[in-house]
Amino acid sequence: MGNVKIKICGISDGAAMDGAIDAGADYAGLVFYPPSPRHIGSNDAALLAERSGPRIARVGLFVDADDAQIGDAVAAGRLDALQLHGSEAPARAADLRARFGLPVWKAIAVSSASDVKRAEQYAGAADLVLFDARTPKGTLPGGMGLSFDWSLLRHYRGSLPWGLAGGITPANVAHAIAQTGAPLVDVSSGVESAPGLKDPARIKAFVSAVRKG
Ligand SMILES: O=C(O)c1ccccc1N[C@@H]1O[C@H](COP(=O)(O)O)[C@@H](O)[C@H]1O
Repeated sequence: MGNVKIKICGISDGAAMDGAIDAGADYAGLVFYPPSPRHIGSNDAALLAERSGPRIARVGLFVDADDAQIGDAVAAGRLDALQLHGSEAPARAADLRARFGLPVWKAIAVSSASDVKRAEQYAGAADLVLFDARTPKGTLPGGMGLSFDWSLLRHYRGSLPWGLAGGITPANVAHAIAQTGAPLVDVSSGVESAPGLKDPARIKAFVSAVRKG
């Protein structure tokens, strides 16, 4: 599994950013969603962009955000990709990709086989689909440490590049990859010691579990 890409999401301070870079993760996720315990504003995004530079790609995470919010984050965080984790339709994804000239990752909330099939609607609009667990109404749309039935992705072959998220941890990531063949894995709460507090040791354990598998 040496070539599986790794995203550590919800990076909100320098130690977490250093941990993700030092561990060898490919992507750092910056959450621009105020209800999240991992939310950051433009100032912190700029500091994290300055600190990380070209050493890791930065993915900005949004939930049904407007153009101004996204534009501010793109400029401050010098983002390399946009992750849309709300109810954004294919047309919105395509519009944002054209407006900002950045790859768009669309999160797909999964609780059934039909949810997995729905990802195809984003062909031609998004650059990657990220399968994440559907979360209970009234809770965060992600970042809840919840997983879905990974067998729904067994032998998955869609037209877009894809990734797996939701409830992944250092202990289960090798199994998740073995069961789904995921070419990219994305983790937030699974590498934290408390909500929003990334643990560099858990980040390192997660990356080595992917790399050595
Ligand atoms: O991380 C968050 O706080 C968050 C908030 C709102 C939407 C998405 C969020 N994170 C994304 O959700 C997945 C799964 O999280 P977890 O690993 O189960 O905690 C995460 O990889 C982010 O892409």
